[in-house]
Amino acid sequence: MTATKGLEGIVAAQSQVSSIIDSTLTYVGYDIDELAEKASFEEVVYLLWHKRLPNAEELAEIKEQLAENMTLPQGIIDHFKLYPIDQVHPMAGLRTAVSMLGLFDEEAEVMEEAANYRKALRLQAKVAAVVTAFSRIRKGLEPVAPKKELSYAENFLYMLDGEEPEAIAIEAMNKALVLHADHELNASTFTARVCVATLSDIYSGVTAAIGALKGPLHGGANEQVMIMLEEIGSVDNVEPYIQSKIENKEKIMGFGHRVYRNGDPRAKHLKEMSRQLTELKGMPEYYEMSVKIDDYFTKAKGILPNVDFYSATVYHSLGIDHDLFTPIFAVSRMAGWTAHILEQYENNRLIRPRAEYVGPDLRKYVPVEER
Ligand SMILES: CC(=O)SCCNC(=O)CCNC(=O)[C@H](O)C(C)(C)COP(=O)(O)OP(=O)(O)OC[C@H]1O[C@@H](n2cnc3c(N)ncnc32)[C@H](O)[C@@H]1OP(=O)(O)O
Ligand SMILES: O=C([O-])CC(=O)C(=O)O
Repeated sequence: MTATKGLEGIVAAQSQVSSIIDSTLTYVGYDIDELAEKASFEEVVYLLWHKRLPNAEELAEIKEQLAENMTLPQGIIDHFKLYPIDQVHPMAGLRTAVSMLGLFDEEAEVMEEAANYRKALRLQAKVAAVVTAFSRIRKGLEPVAPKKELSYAENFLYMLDGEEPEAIAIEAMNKALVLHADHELNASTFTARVCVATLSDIYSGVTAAIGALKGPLHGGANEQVMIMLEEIGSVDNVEPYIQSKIENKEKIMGFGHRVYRNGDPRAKHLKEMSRQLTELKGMPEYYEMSVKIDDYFTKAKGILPNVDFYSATVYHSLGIDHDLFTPIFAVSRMAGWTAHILEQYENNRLIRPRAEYVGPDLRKYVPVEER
């Protein structure tokens, strides 16, 4: 038995949710390039769960159900006041709050298919409420209730700021949500599937997934990109900064990918949004710095930007706190996690690989007084 480090190249499950073939990403057969331009996030959520696009009636229904369920039990709001919320990373807050949601859900332990769909819907709705309530409470503000008539992206921004967002912000948020919704067997989705393959519940699966997404080698990279841009500070400083990182063999966050070696198809959409939004918001230097990093690092190392690189400046130009970037990724990826969890339940088998043992040879136990 020989281990493959990081399970590279191992095909660990069959899935109908999304595919990456020759650097083309599809959700249930639809090219991400087309979905990014044309689809609403709600359509994508429906698509990932039901493996087909909704008709007009079904779309109206899922929109309404999501907006209606974007409320939190008072116990979740109260628990945010139990710890020093302004010192806690919002991904840690999200991980705990999403786990707590299960404690308030009467169907949490009901394993029937219909109940699992209902829970997926509640999770998708409430994750937006958790992230926005966390953000407001740590600023000393009250959470804002969603509006039934708003779309998912609109409600997210509305619950975050307390003001109805402008059209360009809604468009950008919708596109970002569509682009991040699923990505085959990425680390957090795999984590979710491993968890529920023991026939554990959906809340356990998504809580485990949030923990995996939090790390800077995965979803946490988008926040790190912004930290890097702030450190660099000016277009003139890009080359010396990146060069010194290369010389010190340090990673450039937002670059590289386990599966895409010729570029992440989502990056171009985020790059264009970053260009438009930074210009509109009077901060074009963030886009210029990003492009210079991209050009310099790509030329030096041949490693291309991933989804996290340009998403950072998109969210920054929308005025979003930097440590909320990864929680927003989780808001979108909830759709993919729940779709994969539902798929795992449908055709389940325990996921239990083997380890290649590289420890000491067989030896005898020595009593403590003789050691
Ligand atoms: C949503 C997402 O999860 S997208 C990924 C988000 N993560 C990041 O942006 C963090 C930065 N990137 C990385 O750490 C990696 O590219 C990963 C984790 C995404 C992929 O990792 P792996 O598939 O294991 O690639 P691996 O780390 O083996 O990289 C291969 C080589 O490229 C180098 N490399 C890969 N990414 C980077 C990077 N961002 N900066 C510098 N060097 C890099 C590695 O150091 C390695 O070099 P070596 O062969 O000289 O040792
Ligand atoms: O697929 C991966 O390894 C990481 C990624 O891009 C994602 O989760 O969107």
